[in-house]
Amino acid sequence: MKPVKVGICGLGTVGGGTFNVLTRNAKDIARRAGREIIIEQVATRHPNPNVDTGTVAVTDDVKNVYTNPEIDVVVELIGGYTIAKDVVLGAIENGKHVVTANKALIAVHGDEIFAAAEAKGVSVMYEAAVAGGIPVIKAVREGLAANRINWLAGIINGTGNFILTEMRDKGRDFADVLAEAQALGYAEADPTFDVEGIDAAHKLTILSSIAYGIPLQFERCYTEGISKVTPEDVEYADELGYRIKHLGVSRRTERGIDLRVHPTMIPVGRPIATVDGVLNAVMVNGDAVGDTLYVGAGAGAEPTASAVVADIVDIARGYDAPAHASVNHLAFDKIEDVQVLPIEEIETAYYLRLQVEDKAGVLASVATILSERGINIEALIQKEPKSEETKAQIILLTHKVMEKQMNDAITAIEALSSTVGSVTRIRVEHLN
Ligand SMILES: NC(=O)C1=CN([C@@H]2O[C@H](COP(=O)(O)OP(=O)(O)OC[C@H]3O[C@@H](n4cnc5c(N)ncnc54)[C@H](O)[C@@H]3O)[C@@H](O)[C@H]2O)C=CC1
Ligand SMILES: N[C@@H](CC=O)C(=O)O
Ligand code: NA
Repeated sequence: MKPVKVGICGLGTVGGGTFNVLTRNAKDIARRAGREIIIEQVATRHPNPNVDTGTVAVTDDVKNVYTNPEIDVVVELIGGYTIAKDVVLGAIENGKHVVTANKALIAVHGDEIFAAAEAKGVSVMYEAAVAGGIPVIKAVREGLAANRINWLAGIINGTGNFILTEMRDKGRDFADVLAEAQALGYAEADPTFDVEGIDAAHKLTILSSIAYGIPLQFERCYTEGISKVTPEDVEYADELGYRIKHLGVSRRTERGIDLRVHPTMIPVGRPIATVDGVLNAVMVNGDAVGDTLYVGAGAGAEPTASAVVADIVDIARGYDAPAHASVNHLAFDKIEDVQVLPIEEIETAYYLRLQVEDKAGVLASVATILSERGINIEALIQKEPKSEETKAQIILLTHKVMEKQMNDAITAIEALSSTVGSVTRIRVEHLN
């Protein structure tokens, strides 16, 4: 059978990994694809010391790749919204299939890209864009195709999980662990995308679109980062039997879709709570299958390349099939425009930590504020001041309540003369 020829744009962490995996495992890959996959050309701005490109043609102009008549599949591994978008749309325009790991591009410009691909009868595949090497796009779109998805929740940023794990286990400093994640190639070009939850929000947007059959709505995803998580909260979470994870959560409710990324306390008994380091984990609950869990490396050269190459293999396997036979993003005419709930309308449990003057009646005032708003307390710890300079602390876990009621309660607690500073709030998910 005729080989499939690939052009790789970007030879950094993921591009380099993809080149090496395609080369090293060429025989196994050809057996699975039913034909040989040949790297025809590479475009890069910087050479990669971990890659020997041998006799493969290398250019610094991506246009040479996406207009190359020899190339069947263009693999976009540059990142960002500008050159990457030119590459993807240029490839589609030239009748080529596309594989990309670029979640930012898909989450923000996916609708335009998928429409262009559909018009041209080509595929756009992006397994590497969500949870790196874990085949979670395939699991949700194909493996769980029979189900009405009720909810999904995931640790979907490797850099963030690496930082939280190292802070908790080794007491390391946030900035120091972030620098290591960057050196290991896990972080985005702009690492605020990782620590402020933007990257996770891109991924949650994509996964939720497939899970619920809704448009890509990145701008409606509530996003909160991990940069304000303190070692104190990590310690109290442990004491209460929880772990703090940077979680993407989406849920189908009668009022709309709940779509959010934020630091989250999860009971240690839930398997996702102990998924550490650069690993990602995604739980998906479907009405027929119940709970399912997918775990694996969420970032890094070869784990991500594993997903990129799997997409190339899928394209190669179906290469002679008609375009409609390939599994693309969603059938456009079947997309439902269900509303995404504003954060004030979501329901969840909460962890609250407040610093108070160490005097009689403080606890009672806080309890009254909560009970007047129908908020039930599930657990409570009171910590005496550690020294004369520090304050007493009250740590609370509540039952589920609507966020706007909790906002109102926090405002009232902060207005008490006994409360010092602002209240720390972390949402709690039991994942059931
Ligand atoms: N690093 C990771 O673990 C993961 C990254 N991704 C995504 O994969 C994509 C690539 O990320 P990395 O490999 O980490 O980035 P990187 O910064 O390591 O590599 C980018 C590559 O693009 C090349 N490049 C930049 N501008 C260019 C231009 N104008 N023309 C030709 N080449 C150009 C650079 O020379 C470099 O080879 C991004 O979309 C990222 O979000 C997805 C999953 C995991
Ligand atoms: N920066 C991302 C890379 C993979 O998507 C992460 O850390 O998860
Ligand atoms: Na994936």
